[in-house]
Amino acid sequence: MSHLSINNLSKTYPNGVKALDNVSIELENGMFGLLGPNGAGKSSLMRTIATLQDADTGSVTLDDINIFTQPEELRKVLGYLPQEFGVYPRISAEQLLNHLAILKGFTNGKERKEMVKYLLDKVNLYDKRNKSVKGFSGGMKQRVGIAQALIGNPKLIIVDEPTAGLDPSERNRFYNLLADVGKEVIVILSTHIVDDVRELCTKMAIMDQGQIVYQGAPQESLDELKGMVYQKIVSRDSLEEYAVNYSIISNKMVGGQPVIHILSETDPGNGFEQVRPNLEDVFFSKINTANTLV
Ligand SMILES: Nc1ncnc2c1ncn2[C@@H]1O[C@H](COP(=O)(O)OP(=O)(O)OP(=O)(O)O)[C@@H](O)[C@H]1O
Repeated sequence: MSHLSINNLSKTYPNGVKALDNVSIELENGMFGLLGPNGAGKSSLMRTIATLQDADTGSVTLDDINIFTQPEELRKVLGYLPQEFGVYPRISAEQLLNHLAILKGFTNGKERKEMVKYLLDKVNLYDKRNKSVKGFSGGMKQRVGIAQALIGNPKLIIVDEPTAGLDPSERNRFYNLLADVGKEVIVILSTHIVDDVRELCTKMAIMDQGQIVYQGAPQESLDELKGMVYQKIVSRDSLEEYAVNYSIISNKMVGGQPVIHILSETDPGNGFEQVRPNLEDVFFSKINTANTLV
């Protein structure tokens, strides 16, 4: 069992944006979801843990590795699938993984070949191993991304917004792959897609404006909102009025009409019906969306 400890990380960019504001998280093996809206600071946090950028203050340890003073040690046990996996070359999946394995220090040709074969098989691309990665679908590219993140048996795997742009069946396939991987190592899944976390994660944190605004199990967060979420179909014209009078946590169009969810400790009446909270309710109730919902 590995243990990742993130302690009081802060980072302000030269332009004055405070991307990390005293972030602390404790993690063990399994899938951990880091949920937050665009610009919350997720990528900054992921890049910091991946030793690609510095923090101003704070520390991160993986077991006995201090990642700021021993970045090389961390990199040996890290698998990273960045938000932009970069340019996909016109070489085959097998050649690409082979090349990346060389860069990661696998100098023994026979061993490397076997590992690449194992990885291609694991992500279900063995049959396509000779095809150019450039021509792959989004889902297949992400599976190549996971294969490269698995090179060398990492203890910690970071995947940054991996399901953006995948169609539903590709996304499902990717979920299955990640769930399988996540059993034995620490996986941090950074995403703004609530479904990703609901489907995969036993623990999660919600990040907003550089801060961790919630940390715990998805189910616990749902229990906290029990009996407090009410729903109503409203007209588009009346949305602003509802925003003034109620604490709206989400506003979705269903069949062309706005369906709002509000947070209320007592029955608000006025045609609202109580609903079972979902993870989206949790997400929107924790983040600062006052101006974006209406
Ligand atoms: N190198 C940088 N220099 C200055 N500001 C930056 C830099 N990188 C990110 N930011 C800013 O820091 C904040 C956090 O960005 P970050 O990319 O970490 O968020 P995010 O949650 O990953 O969002 P997204 O999902 O859009 O990538 C944003 O306001 C962003 O504009």
